[in-house]
Amino acid sequence: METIQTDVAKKAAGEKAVEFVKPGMIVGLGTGTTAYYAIVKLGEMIKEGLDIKAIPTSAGTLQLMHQYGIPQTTFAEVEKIAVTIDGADEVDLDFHMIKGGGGALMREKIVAQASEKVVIAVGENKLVRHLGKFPLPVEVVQFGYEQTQRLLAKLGGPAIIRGAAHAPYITENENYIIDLQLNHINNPIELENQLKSIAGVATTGLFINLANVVVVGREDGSTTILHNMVS
Ligand SMILES: O=C[C@H](O)[C@H](O)[C@H](O)COP(=O)(O)O
Repeated sequence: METIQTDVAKKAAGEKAVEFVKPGMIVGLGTGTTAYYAIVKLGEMIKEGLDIKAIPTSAGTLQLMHQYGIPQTTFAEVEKIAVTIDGADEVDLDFHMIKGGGGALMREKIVAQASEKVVIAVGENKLVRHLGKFPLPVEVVQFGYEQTQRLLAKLGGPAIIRGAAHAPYITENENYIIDLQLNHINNPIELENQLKSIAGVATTGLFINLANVVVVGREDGSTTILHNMVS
């Protein structure tokens, strides 16, 4: 039976994840309803004297940083992020993930790739044996997106442009998103390589070998920390 994720599980995971943040760190801040709880908690810690700077993965997260008093830095000033805290839409047994349900996949991937440690906070319903039940977001450039959509549709499931057909959803990078309903991704690494070989694909919501730690929150407010031994 499918478990419905509530805010209790998200809050537990998000608040636990901030324990990986230490004084003086440069922190990457993800996007979404679980990352929100981490941001609020970091705001409290900053009020109590924690000294960090953060790089946001979306305009929404930047706005929350302003709201909760978290100082911002940028890639113009720093090359490495010590720890990034983010959510995910699905996490498999190898710690590969689907992200981008909220449309922030491009910036989240750039930030994750620049991070020494990526801590993913999720409710337990996000843990899956195989990725793909959650539609895989693929960010595509606007030029020729209809052709990119045709190529994506050949990968085994419906490829649906996000938003209305006559007014697609536009990402913060001025691209479109095509959601791929694959249901069961057998080989995420192979799929990522196939997707990246399509010229119109700007980035994909497949995050391969990027999560170092997964903090799982549960309905009773408890958490479990899983460490990726391969990364
Ligand atoms: O683009 C959005 C991000 O990848 C989110 O981290 C992901 O969709 C999970 O979001 P939430 O924590 O709201 O379920």
